[in-house]
Amino acid sequence: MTAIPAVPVSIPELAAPSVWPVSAVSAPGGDVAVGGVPLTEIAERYGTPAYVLDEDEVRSRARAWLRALPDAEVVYAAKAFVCRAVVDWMEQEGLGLDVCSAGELELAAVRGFPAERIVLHGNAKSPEDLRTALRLGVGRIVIDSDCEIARLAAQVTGPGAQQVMVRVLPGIEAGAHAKIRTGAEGQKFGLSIADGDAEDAIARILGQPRLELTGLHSHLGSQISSPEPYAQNVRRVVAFMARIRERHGITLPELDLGGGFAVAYLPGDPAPLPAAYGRRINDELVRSCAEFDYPLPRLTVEPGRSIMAPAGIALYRVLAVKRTGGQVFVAVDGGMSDNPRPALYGARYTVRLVGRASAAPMRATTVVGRHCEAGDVLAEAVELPEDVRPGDVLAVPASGAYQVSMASGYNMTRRPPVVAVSGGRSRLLVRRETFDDHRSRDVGL
Ligand SMILES: Cc1ncc(COP(=O)(O)O)c(C=O)c1O
Ligand SMILES: N[C@@H](CCCC[NH3+])C(=O)O
Repeated sequence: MTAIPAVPVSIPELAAPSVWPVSAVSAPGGDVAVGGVPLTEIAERYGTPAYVLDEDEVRSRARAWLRALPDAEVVYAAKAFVCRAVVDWMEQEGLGLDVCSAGELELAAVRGFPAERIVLHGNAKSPEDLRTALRLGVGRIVIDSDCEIARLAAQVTGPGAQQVMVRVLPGIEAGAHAKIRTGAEGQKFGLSIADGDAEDAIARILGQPRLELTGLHSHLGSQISSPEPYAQNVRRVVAFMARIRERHGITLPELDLGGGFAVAYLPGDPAPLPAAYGRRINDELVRSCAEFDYPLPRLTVEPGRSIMAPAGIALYRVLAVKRTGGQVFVAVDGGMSDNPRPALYGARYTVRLVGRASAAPMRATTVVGRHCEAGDVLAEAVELPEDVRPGDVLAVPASGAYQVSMASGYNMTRRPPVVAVSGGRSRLLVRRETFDDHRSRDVGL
């Protein structure tokens, strides 16, 4: 391990610290060290593409959420990225876990994660998802459609009732891209408050003795960069809870506001701190409950990206550089198979050369992947030195969420490893996929 001298931070992007983990410092020879480990050392040791995860950053972000809403339950959305170590970190920090498949559930179970702190989601839960949830005894199951109510109730065999919530659709537009707005009418998640579907489902659940309705759930969408939509959601859902009390004589004790809290992908991107979201949510909850004379429900929030994205860095090696059609293309050894977000949502990132100091002037560069798609672009118009060449290592910060977890085996490339860093040491959390992994699934003739 190379010792990291305390060099004053001189990375321009670090002026906006939220793009890089707090531990990121410039290191000798144009390198950046994270968690005390130079990124080029990781590229050498584990190969590229590779994903680096700063364990302390993950833990401190998880704690920031606990501090922001001390009376609430903070449930980490595993879909952002999960592996055995992450399950353990969340358990140790006192968070719950939001899962949406039997696979995520089994992973939590393997690590002995307390089942009562698990929330199961999904607009289309498979029989296996429900069976696994009931067998493991998950705390709450979030009902997303009418047809799962009777199906779930029929499978509950334990002495007590299964606790459930109903995912309601408040009709609020929020989120960075149309494909990730889930609070508005006309998309597949939740049951509409406005057209009465949510209330019908509630009535049906109340008629099922094997189900105990603990509250309402809603998730507005992703990368929501202001607390205001959450406040609006609190108002709508509390008003709806008051209506349910009036019509059905039940006071629901829980309110889950989902996740969606934004992070900075580019320096200067708006990304309120958990404390800012927490304060606004709390204030509005107190105000709305007072207005409806409703007892304060116990809150749950489900941050995923906010905890994981800023703790991750993607490392690539440059394979080719070319200038054509008036553009400079730098092609790397990963791409849309490890990060589909630019292709899916037009997501933007910063890219930095690491491991080599360059005095060359900067120029606008398009960083592309190696896949057989013109849309396989990782970052458009990023500033990189003119002398970037094959063999160089490029680092992409803010890569901890929805990249490895959405990675594919497109073009039979191998999904990248995930390497944790902390206290000057690195360790492999998830190994690189192998060609044997591909071959072993190919069992036909
Ligand atoms: C129900 C639910 N909760 C929480 C999350 C986590 O969202 P984010 O990672 O944006 O915080 C998601 C994903 O968008 C979700 O669908
Ligand atoms: N996967 C998306 C957001 C959807 C999250 C799950 N509901 C992203 O990368 O931003």
